[in-house]
Amino acid sequence: MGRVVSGSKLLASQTRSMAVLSRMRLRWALLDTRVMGHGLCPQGARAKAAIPAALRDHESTEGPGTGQDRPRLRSLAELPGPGTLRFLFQLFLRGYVLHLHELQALNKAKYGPMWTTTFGTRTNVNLASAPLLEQVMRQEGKYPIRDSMEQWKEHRDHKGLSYGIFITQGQQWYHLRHSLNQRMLKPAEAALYTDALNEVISDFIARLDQVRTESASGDQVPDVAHLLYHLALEAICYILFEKRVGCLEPSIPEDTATFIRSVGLMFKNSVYVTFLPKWSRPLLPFWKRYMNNWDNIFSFGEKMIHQKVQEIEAQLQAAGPDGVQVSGYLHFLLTKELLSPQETVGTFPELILAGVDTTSNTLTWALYHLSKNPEIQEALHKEVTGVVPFGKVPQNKDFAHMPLLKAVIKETLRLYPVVPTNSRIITEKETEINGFLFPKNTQFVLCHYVVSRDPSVFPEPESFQPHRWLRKREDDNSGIQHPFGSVPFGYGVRSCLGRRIAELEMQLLLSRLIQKYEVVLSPGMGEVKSVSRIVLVPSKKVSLRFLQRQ
Ligand code: HEM
Repeated sequence: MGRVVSGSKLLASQTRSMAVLSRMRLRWALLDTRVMGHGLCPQGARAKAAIPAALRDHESTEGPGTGQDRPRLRSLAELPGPGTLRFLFQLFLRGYVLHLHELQALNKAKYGPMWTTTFGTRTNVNLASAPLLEQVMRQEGKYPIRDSMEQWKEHRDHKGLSYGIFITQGQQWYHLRHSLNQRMLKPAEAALYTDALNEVISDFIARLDQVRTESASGDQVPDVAHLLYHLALEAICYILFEKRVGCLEPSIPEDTATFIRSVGLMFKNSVYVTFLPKWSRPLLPFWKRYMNNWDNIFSFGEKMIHQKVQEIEAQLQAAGPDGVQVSGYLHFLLTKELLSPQETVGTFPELILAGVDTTSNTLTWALYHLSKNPEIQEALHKEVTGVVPFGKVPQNKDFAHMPLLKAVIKETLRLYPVVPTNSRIITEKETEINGFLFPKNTQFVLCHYVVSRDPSVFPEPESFQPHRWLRKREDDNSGIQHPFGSVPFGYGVRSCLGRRIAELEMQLLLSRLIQKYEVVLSPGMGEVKSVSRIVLVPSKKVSLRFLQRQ
């Protein structure tokens, strides 16, 4: 690995297969056409209806003014915030470069919920309250822009790769997203991957048992996040490519191991390449490492796509059009010609990437907090085994009867939004927020970490309280928070594509583990803090004991 393989042979082969397949009637073994859907998720409409009256009042105090005697709108220049030098000092000398989420809290305490940060020629507007997030998100247009993601683009430009879903913008993004939404976005579509996920989870539990038995105490897993990372990679590859990649084998295949290492290193180095000036690239090791690790990530993706194309061709040759069994996501997109070969190569490595750190870290935090809160874990065990007794494998329909399980996941994501800082750039028009008028192309930084720990929305925000998400009775609104208080999957048409898959995977895994084990902290574990490595990760290895219940 190390160099992205030439895509021309692969692309030619894919184009050939797609042309043949487009003329065929195909059997969709796994995915039922009844659940196929189009369009983008209109979450906003639902969210608005859920705002409790009290919060609507609060919202209007921070909302744009109306009426004739409306006060003068203020400008960007009137917002407070640290200048470039102070920001650099905070990042590099005070060490916040790996703790940007904590810097949000510090700046909010100093400047209030809206402040600027200046970096070179660019001034960003930071928003750190739920009503402010709501105002900006509700003004976004048809093609929301998250961030220019310059360093990701530089890699793709350098290697002649097309932009994937994360970095395309405008109509090109819309086309990609419209295609990718199919067989992914809706809960009913995600549910079709239940069997595939359960198969991977069974292997994960076997692997976990192996790791436990090899430990000195016979029940300890010294690095839970690492093991869950392997689960998440195996699961997303199986869903995307219908291919097992050996992550849960005792000895992981070399290319899979390289991919795993490369994702970690790419993220780690990307923090530095984002903030260090371009002239430092030949002098410092970060840029080279960053680029090489991206190459490895793409090599892995290209290899998987190539194998899928070969598989389709072999089926065609052996049994003709009726012999092709189409079931998975990539298979569907290729045979329906929803994506061009170049788009597939540009997008799929990003999809694998999106599906790994996210779910694995969330699951790690959930298990860590369940271990620290045995009474919550016991209640969850009771809930899970009340619906799915030991020995039975949970199915998607079971989760309708597991409100606490869902609340545990929500509360985990509130405390640790995997993407602690997101952004939006509104290009179409000026944006009015809280009495300020911002010019087109202003970058708004959405400070999710500090917003979802706001005590005015979540009392005792630092403590793990899944019950805050539960309603005690039908007419009880206490489990409903401000709709933008915790939005870990983002918002609107550009929100997380894999949300339903992620939720299903986390529900299936947590319910299986809690059904079978009592999870406790390993001796000397102590407090685990979070580090912002673009995604939010534990600052140290999380070691837990899995005590078999039956
Ligand atoms: C706990 C799990 C996950 C969390 C918390 C999460 C969170 C997010 C967030 C915050 C965004 C940005 C949304 C916005 O800008 O409004 C995002 C985007 C995205 N996520 Fe996830 N994600 C998770 C799992 C997954 C999985 C399993 C996939 C697998 C396919 C995935 C695929 C994507 C993609 C493709 C985008 C970009 C969408 C676009 O730009 O149109 N995510 N995710």
